[in-house]
Amino acid sequence: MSVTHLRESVGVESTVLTASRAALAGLVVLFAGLHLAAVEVPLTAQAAVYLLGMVALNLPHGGYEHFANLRRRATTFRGTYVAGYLLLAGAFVGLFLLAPVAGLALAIGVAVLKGGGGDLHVLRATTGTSHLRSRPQRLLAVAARGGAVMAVPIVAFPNTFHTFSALMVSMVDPAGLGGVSSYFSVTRPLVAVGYAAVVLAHLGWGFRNRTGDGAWGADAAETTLLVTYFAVVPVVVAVGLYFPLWYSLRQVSRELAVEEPDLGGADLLGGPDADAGGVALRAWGVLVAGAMATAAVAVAFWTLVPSPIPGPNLRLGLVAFWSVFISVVALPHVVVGSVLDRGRGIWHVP
Ligand SMILES: CC1=C(/C=C/C(C)=C/C=C/C(C)=C/C=C/C=C(C)/C=C/C=C(C)/C=C/C2=C(C)CCCC2(C)C)C(C)(C)CCC1
Repeated sequence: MSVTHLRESVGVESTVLTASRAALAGLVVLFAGLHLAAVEVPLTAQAAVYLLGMVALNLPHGGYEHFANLRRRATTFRGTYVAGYLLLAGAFVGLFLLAPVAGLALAIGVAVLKGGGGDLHVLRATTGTSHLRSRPQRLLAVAARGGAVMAVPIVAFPNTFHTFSALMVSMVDPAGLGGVSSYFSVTRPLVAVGYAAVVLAHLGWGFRNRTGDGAWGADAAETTLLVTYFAVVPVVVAVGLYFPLWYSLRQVSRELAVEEPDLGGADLLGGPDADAGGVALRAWGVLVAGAMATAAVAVAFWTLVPSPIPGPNLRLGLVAFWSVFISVVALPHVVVGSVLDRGRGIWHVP
């Protein structure tokens, strides 16, 4: 895979990449230190960090990704995109209401796909993917990098994972997870062995195909950092800060690294001839429209779910609500915004 239209300036995006790596490494050091000092961070404090990271920091970037994708697209394309988005989000909500355990499994899968799929495109645009030569190898990379987000915490923090999974399912069926929780003693070692095999296969296959341009080394170092991060940092904090500090920052880096394709549609911000005031007003309008659409989906979801804030603790309940809601809007984010959108896509790399 080669990137043909890289922008000439490569300074800023590598600084952003470095910032994302430093952020995760810093958190590993901090939480390893706390662990050694036998300091435990209460779950309610972890929940506050999660909500800050996912709502205040990550959500605006999620909205921005769609804006950047749709900014210069034809009007009919924009309409089809939003309709497809709402249809898929609606289907996810339907599944969650009818079969909450399957809905939880899908939410976990979406987090893996978003993290892994997003990361693969960042690699293509920045440090390179010369060592990933076939589709199965790239899929393995998605599973290794995205799998760290969920598979490692299942093994490292089983009780917290179980608690929040039960809370999420209980938004629809309070006893829902009970039917499958007896299998956890079997699934946990299976996940551990399966994920370890995926990581080793990804690193080993990439090593065999390495070309000496540093792409494999960067990939291997980052994959190791991700696995360490999710093994050391408590899962609620880890997931809550991974999306803004790793996923979002690295997508910024990808975007800085690639040229914007000319898609022939009218620029939502008015194009190069628009004056600064006009651009600011249009940006404000787009922001308000996106925020209203997102809020409408959140309110609809809240109304449809029997118990949107499950359990006695507000913060933990909000974490459960937000995790399912954000997975609902992230499914079309991944499927409509990238897999189906061959023209540009939210993870565009030429
Ligand atoms: C709506 C709409 C819109 C918007 C969109 C957006 C704004 C997006 C965003 C997006 C995003 C921003 C995404 C994100 C994602 C994330 C995720 C997907 C995550 C997940 C997570 C999870 C699932 C977790 C969980 C858990 C468990 C399981 C256990 C432990 C604990 C915890 C919690 C960690 C538009 C305008 C287009 C239009 C149409 C409609």
